[in-house]
Amino acid sequence: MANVKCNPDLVRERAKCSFDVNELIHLIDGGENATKEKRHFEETIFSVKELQDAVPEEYLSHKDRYENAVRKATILRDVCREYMKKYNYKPNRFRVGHGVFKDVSPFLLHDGMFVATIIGQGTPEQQAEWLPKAENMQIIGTYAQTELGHGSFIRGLETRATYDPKTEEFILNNATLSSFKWWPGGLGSTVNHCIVVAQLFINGKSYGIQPFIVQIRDLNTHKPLPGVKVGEIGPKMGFQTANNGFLGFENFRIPRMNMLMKNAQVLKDGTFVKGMNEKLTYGTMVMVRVGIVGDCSLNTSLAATIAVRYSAVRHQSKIKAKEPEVQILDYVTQQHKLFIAIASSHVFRNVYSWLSKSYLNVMKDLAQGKQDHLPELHATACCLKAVCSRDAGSVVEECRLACGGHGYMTSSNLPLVYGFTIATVTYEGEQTVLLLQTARYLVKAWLAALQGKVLAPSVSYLSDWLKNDNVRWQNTPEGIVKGFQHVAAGKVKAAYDTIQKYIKLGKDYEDAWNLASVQLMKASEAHSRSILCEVSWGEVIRTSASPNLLQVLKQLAQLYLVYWTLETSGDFLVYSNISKDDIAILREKYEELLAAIRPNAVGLVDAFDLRDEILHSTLGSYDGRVYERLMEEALKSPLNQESVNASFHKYLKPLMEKAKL
Ligand SMILES: CCCCCCCCCCCCCCCCCCCCCCCCCC(=O)SCCNC(=O)CCNC(=O)[C@H](O)C(C)(C)COP(=O)(O)OP(=O)(O)OC[C@H]1O[C@@H](n2cnc3c(N)ncnc32)[C@H](O)[C@@H]1OP(=O)(O)O
Ligand SMILES: Cc1cc2nc3c(=O)[nH]c(=O)nc-3n(C[C@H](O)[C@H](O)[C@H](O)COP(=O)(O)OP(=O)(O)OC[C@H]3O[C@@H](n4cnc5c(N)ncnc54)[C@H](O)[C@@H]3O)c2cc1C
Repeated sequence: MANVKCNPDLVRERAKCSFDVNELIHLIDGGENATKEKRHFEETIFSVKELQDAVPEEYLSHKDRYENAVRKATILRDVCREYMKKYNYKPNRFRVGHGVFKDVSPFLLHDGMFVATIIGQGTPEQQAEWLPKAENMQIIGTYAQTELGHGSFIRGLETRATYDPKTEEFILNNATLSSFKWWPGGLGSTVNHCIVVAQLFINGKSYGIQPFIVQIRDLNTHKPLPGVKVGEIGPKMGFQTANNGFLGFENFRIPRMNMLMKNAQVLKDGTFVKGMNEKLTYGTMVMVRVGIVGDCSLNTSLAATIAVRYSAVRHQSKIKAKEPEVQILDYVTQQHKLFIAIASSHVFRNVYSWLSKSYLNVMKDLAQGKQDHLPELHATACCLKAVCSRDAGSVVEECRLACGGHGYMTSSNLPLVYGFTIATVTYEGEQTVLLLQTARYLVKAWLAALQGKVLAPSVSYLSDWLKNDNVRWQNTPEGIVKGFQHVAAGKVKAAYDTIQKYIKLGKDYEDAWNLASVQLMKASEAHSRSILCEVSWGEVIRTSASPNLLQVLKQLAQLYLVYWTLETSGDFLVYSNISKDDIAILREKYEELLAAIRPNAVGLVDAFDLRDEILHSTLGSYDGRVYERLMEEALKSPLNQESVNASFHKYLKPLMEKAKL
């Protein structure tokens, strides 16, 4: 990239960077070698001509766009397979996927959830049967859980799997319209298999929801098998190429061994054997929620790169009347909009890495029959997924708005990035629903704290606060982290007290919970923010890097802490010992941090190392040829391929002529 002829503003910006951009790239990637491998892989992918679109996708019809995405997904799969063989390297397909598809691969659910569920929910025999076929793409699958009538409340799913001991089969049925599966990615026209989550019935008795692996289309003709009704759900706000679909069964039989039985089992005679914990059936969702935190980091870095590079190139208005028009990046309000995006991407990455480690530790424990840390993992993954996805959505939209009119152009890619980022707020557990799951855990933890019990590490601050809620405020990063914990503890206490108040007024627990649920949701958000602040600050101070880089990373981490303290200063005034003067000091600190980060802004987004092919943006390319690219892309419009469009003779001219009469 270094040899590209660049916009002079970007050249100047790069020259003033105070740290070594390559050092940060290596740090993000996990080492110099990892960067080399990543770049070699990406170079290979993006030099495949067939993966490059001649016509921008947006001009294709819904059908053509889907077919093009499938074409590219198969080529990508082949290239990756060869690459893995040749270099013995497992590439990150998600990152290049943004470049290849712009939007989402129709195989996303195959990779992200179908294979993962076979691993997480299948017995060793079932894995031996299905996994090689799924990994080689001999079969293509998705994860079919959500129905027209139920997505959040999965105990309410209606698809039935009734066991028939005579034939040792399950009979799948969707008797009502609301029971039809609705949403699964790839289901529309791509997959031939799916994991179907259905209510298990044996001898008329319900045994709750279980996962089944089901072939739905013929492997040769791709026709739906008899008893299967399947199709696509139509255009959406984003995710256009994900090929989301619907599915229903009528007396469709599958063998007993197609129920994934790592946890619960159904024996030949119809005996139901309970698993260690029925919630382990929800395991794939926990894994994907952890992954979404990492995905939020990537999505935020895409938007930040586009908006920061554009803001360095764009000149508009003046700060001083007699001086030239300034780069819009020099407006402090613009820095306020954009630097939090850079900081958030780093925070999400650090927290993702921390959460992944917790996830892997809990998986190891579960393999040995220990489940003590499962509730904490579930609670933490729920609230972090909810808050990070919401933040990422807001940050991406703020970046788009920060690009003014050009940010509204599809060719900026910001509308598309927003489309797939904002979907993460809803899928894999709607945000409020997940925050309330964490609130259940917080209320229990609070009760345990009141009883003097030892709490799990992520909530131990509740006991500390109970012992001493009068800690003096300190305007240091550690002091701010403590402040966030005080806010969270204060909100948990207030929500808990509200539930107790309603119970005293004669409400039962569930109604009291619903009445207090806005407070519970806010307590859960505050808990997440305290984790995001504590973990990200902790990770940064443990980072080993050159002094120059470390200084910049600390500035970003502090910016995140101060930004969110100021955004929630009302909460701090209510629940901590912060004073008005402390807030004024923080405002000053915030302005200092924006000024300190300003010279490094372009270097920081360069360090996300996102190739132009991944950014897909007229505004965000490395060379900053913004206006040239906007015009080049505009000229690709089919309407510009003819000097007069047929509609003139057909409609406009007659209209004008009628007006003359
Ligand atoms: C450059 C820089 C870059 C940097 C880069 C950095 C790194 C970058 C890395 C990049 C990484 C990229 C990676 C890519 C990632 C994405 C890939 C995949 C693609 C994904 C596409 C996905 C598409 C979307 C797919 C989908 O959308 S698929 C459908 C998803 N659907 C849902 O998510 C339904 C939500 N609903 C429920 O999950 C339940 O309904 C419900 C609410 C829990 C209630 O469940 P219920 O059974 O009613 O339980 P309760 O009664 O409420 O609770 C009863 C008791 O059980 C407890 N408990 C409930 N659960 C659980 C649980 N799990 N585990 C344990 N316990 C649980 C609860 O704590 C309570 O305990 P107690 O309090 O009693 O002690
Ligand atoms: C792009 C996309 C891709 C998807 N892909 C898949 C897929 O591959 N496979 C799959 O199975 N599913 C998929 N889904 C479905 C997704 O998982 C669900 O849409 C999601 O879990 C939310 O459920 P819902 O649609 O039922 O929302 P609802 O639960 O109906 O939410 C509507 C409102 O009700 C509120 N609400 C619901 N319950 C409660 C409660 N207990 N307390 C308080 N408020 C509540 C919510 O907060 C929300 O405000 C996808 C969805 C999207 C958008």
